[in-house]
Amino acid sequence: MRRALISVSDKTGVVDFANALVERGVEILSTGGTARLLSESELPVVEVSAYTGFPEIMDGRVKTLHPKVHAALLRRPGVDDALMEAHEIRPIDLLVVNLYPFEAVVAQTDCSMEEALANIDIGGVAMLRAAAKNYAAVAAVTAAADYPQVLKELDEQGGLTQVTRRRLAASAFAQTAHYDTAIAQYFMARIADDGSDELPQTLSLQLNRTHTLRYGENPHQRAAFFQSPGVRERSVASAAQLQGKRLSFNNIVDTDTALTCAREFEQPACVIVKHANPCGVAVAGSLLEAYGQAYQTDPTSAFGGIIAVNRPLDAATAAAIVGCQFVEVIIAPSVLDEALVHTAVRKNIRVLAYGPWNDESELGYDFKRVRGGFLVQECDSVLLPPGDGLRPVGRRHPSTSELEDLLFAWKVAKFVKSNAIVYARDGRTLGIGAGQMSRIDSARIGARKAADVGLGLAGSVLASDAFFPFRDAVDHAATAGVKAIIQPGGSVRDEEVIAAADEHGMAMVFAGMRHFRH
Ligand SMILES: NC(=O)c1ncn([C@@H]2O[C@H](COP(=O)(O)O)[C@@H](O)[C@H]2O)c1NC=O
Repeated sequence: MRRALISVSDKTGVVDFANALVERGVEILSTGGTARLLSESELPVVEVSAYTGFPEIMDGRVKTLHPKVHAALLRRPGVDDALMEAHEIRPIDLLVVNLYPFEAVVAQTDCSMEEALANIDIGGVAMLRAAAKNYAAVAAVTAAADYPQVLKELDEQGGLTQVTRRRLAASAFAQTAHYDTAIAQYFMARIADDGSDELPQTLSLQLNRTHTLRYGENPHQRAAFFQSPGVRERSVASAAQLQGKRLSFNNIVDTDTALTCAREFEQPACVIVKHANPCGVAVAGSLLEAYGQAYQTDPTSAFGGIIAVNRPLDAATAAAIVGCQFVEVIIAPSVLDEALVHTAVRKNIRVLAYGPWNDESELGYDFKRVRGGFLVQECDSVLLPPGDGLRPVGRRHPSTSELEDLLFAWKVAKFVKSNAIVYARDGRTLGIGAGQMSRIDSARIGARKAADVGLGLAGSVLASDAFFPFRDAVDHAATAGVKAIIQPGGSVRDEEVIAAADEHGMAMVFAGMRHFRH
């Protein structure tokens, strides 16, 4: 091994490694910052610009992008020797590169597009690809963890084995692929934000396995949590776990639903989720009150549930939760120390703090796997169509308090699996019918659940995630005491359905959009 080109952004361990190479008679070529560091450590270094005869320009945008570098990496021994000689190209046998930290930079909340662009490495990626393509002649090292192995093989065999070179090449290509995918994903998220009409022609997803889970939905399914790098949005993935067992697959799914639903409300809110459906939701003057009312909707289902709140978890609320029910997860923007005293009594409860909310959104797509591919859609991130708001369609218009309850119920219905029917009054759910194959069944189940816990439906409102195909659910709701209904509208039987509401003296509003959740 005669010559190494070292150009690293993360300079951990590079001085010792370069020193060891020099001791073994290797000449070092290096770029600006790396060369400076090595020189300061009194190592002999040839600056790449001295070798190419071309200065580093444009604040480092162009430093190694030169034929004398790339030909040195791409040379074919025995084929290009004369040409190398003619152009004074000196062979490079070892390339040591790690790239500008694009992912870490864009993960910062205040990262501008300008900063993101400045951190897209071009020269390093080009060199890695060249060296990895020419792995038989050039070893491409991208990780400090590989430095010892390189030195060991140099000592024991005078060079790197083909097996090691191939492994290093595979790793270099994996890194450049990962790097470019992260960049593509960053741009894709911005295209989605720009409201482009079409989804992209290709979608490259870069996901990193961050947690191996004990199992998936069931114990016989292996599973892991793969997270999108560089994501700034607050989520169960970014939340800090303050106590309790590790989150399970189902915990993560349910916590995501609970947290996203809780974030819909301005007032202090509590959402209890069980098996992917809210089973109790309330807003109130305090979290304690909101929790109490959410819990009362369906104490049976709340057992073993996931609780999300949108205010710092205080001691009184924590004590109430721990005293009332078995809970798997509690997630809050933050958790007061006094609250942790109460949750600590049940060591297994997973307590998470998601931090100050931000409106950053990840790649705004939702994925569902089917055999043969993925269905991709935009996330259902709106509540009502822009502008036109709720449209009263019956003879009676809702009162102000009914309107408030209708909006509350509508927000909840968005998170209930279809067919979703939500009964609510005074900022709290009274009964929720979820996931039935017919809307009337969901309406019956929601009403029955309210009755089971003694919550009367007189004067309540009802939200339906999609239109009523028949008037039956409206008739059923009227019998139960419902006074106002919110639904998207759009059924061929809308007239019949509106007439039913009018007959019962109910107010009915059309939301103008539906919120199926499958
Ligand atoms: N522009 C170039 O020609 C170029 N060549 C190498 N780099 C990168 O520059 C970094 C090292 O820079 P320095 O040695 O100046 O600290 C490495 O991450 C390397 O991948 C470049 N920077 C960006 O593309």
